[in-house]
Amino acid sequence: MAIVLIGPPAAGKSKIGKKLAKLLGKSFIDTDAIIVRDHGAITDIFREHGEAHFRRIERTAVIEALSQDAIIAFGGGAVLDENTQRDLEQHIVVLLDVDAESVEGRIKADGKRPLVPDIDAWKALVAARRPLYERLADRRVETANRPRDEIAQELADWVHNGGAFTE
Ligand SMILES: Nc1ncnc2c1ncn2[C@@H]1O[C@H](COP(=O)(O)OP(=O)(O)OP(=O)(O)O)[C@@H](O)[C@H]1O
Ligand SMILES: O=C(O)C1=C[C@@H](O)[C@@H](O)[C@H](O)C1
Ligand SMILES: [Mg+2]
Repeated sequence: MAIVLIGPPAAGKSKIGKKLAKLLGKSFIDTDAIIVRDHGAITDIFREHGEAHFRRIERTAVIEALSQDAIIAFGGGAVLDENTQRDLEQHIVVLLDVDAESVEGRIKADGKRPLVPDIDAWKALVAARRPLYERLADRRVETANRPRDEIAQELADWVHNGGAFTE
């Protein structure tokens, strides 16, 4: 069973996932990184082939990731695929959440997400996805104004104490 981190763009899935994997002694997989490895930069894929194509290759990356006993950071929109939604029933799913005010600086800082050029785009996208994120998650963790090490440690304790397997 994998532990899968889902949630809004820039919530911290990749950074916290890496820390959590280290704490649990598991490998870390990022579906965005698989896509970049196999197809090049995400912005280029969106620009040259469009979102539908991106979602198809993202689904392939998700299948590869979920076949491993690992900590997996999903891309923000990976959960949109209905087959992926069904697959997640077999895994531990953690929603890393963040509010618009707290995420604004993070969005501005890197500017590498084609679907979220600014905070208004982020708000609209996350509002549309929020019910889905919440439905799929076994646990929700607020990441705003909290050190990433602390969040990773809290999740590692939850897994060690068996909470991940009973909720
Ligand atoms: N708890 C936090 N406090 C402050 N900054 C954070 C926190 N979590 C993440 N960040 C910063 O926000 C940015 C996005 O983090 P990260 O890449 O881990 O997000 P993500 O959820 O993987 O995003 P994406 O959906 O685009 O893959 C990074 O610059 C990171 O340093
Ligand atoms: O939220 C989204 O739809 C995305 C988030 C990123 O992780 C990347 O997967 C890509 O930029 C799309
Ligand atoms: Mg990420």
